[in-house]
Amino acid sequence: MFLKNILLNDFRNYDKILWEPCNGINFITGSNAQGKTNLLEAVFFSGLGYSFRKKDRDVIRWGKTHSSVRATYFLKDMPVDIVADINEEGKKKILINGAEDGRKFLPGRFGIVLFRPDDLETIKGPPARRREFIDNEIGMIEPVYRRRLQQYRRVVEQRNNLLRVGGGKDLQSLKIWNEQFYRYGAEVLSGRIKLLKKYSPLVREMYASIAGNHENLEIKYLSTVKISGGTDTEQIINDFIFEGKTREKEEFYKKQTVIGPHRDDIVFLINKQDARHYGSQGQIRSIVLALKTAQLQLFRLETGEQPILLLDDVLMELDDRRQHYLLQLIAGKYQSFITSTTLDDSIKRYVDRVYFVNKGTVKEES
Ligand SMILES: Nc1ncnc2c1ncn2[C@@H]1O[C@H](COP(=O)(O)OP(=O)(O)OP(=O)(O)O)[C@@H](O)[C@H]1O
Repeated sequence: MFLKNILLNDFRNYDKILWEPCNGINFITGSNAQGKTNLLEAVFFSGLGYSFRKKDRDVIRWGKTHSSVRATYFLKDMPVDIVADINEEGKKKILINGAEDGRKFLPGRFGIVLFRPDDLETIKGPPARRREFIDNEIGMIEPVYRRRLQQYRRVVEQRNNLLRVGGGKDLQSLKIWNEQFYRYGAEVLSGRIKLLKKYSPLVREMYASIAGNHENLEIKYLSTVKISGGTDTEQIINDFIFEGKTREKEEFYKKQTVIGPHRDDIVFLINKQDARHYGSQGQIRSIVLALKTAQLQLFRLETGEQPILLLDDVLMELDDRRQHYLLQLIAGKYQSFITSTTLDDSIKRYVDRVYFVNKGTVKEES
């Protein structure tokens, strides 16, 4: 997949611009606060239908009532035209080849990998960050998984309401919700374990080539449900029910759902030590770099399409060796968009096109 062109209309600090990036490494440079990240955000928005910043409707140019992005992607050499429009109420309209369609059919489902400075938090931050990573960033290629996750979240919300209000006294209603809770929960759990099974070996391999073979990275899924084996959903449902029964009193006391994938975590172990607590800054950067490069590979293997890479302000944060590792890996393979205030000569040789961003305008280096 690659992005052929993109038209921004009242998007952040852009009035109206048409941009045709190349199908290679696009380097976007300029001073601070000129619109480099905004441009990446527009690419992300066209590919996935939402922003990677806080509120979607914040993308609307100040003083305007709506914002739109039109883009043409090529998927297996076939053009796909996208229109993603949002108004001040936050209402979105997505057109794919002229027909109104849902977000889930946007080209981003074939993989848009975003790497930002705060991705270090995936390792160091709270468990919710790691769950978000697996659900949103890896799970984006599995529509069924995403659907189950949404259903599961709705059930947990209902269940929590019942526990909060009635302290679990309304056993009849709880029983009805439990049926869906165990099924969707088991499907999400099984989905996550399957995703990690495919993804972890790629991450380990990437990490070894960044950090060296003397450092062994392991990814472990820590579930609040004791799983007796495998990814078989029916078996996980039984495990779930068993665990649910033993923790029933605790749930009534705490007035919330205490087990399930919404409470699980993932740990990264380097030579058996938890990187979150014992990893150096450099090791944590290497894990994140391994996560991102493995994501590119996973998407390519799973979807048969080349994913797109967005690197926002991170390249210069990496040391020389990691910079070159990454650039060598993506050069000639993945359409990439890299933002930075500076462009060193050592990096320039990998770059296919350089763009200067200045006050909401984009100009190609002549
Ligand atoms: N909704 C909006 N409407 C108009 N301008 C906006 C809007 N949101 C942000 N901006 C402006 O966009 C600019 C920031 O753009 P962006 O985040 O892309 O900067 P950048 O070039 O990536 O900078 P840095 O190098 O500091 O990361 C700021 O000048 C900000 O005031």
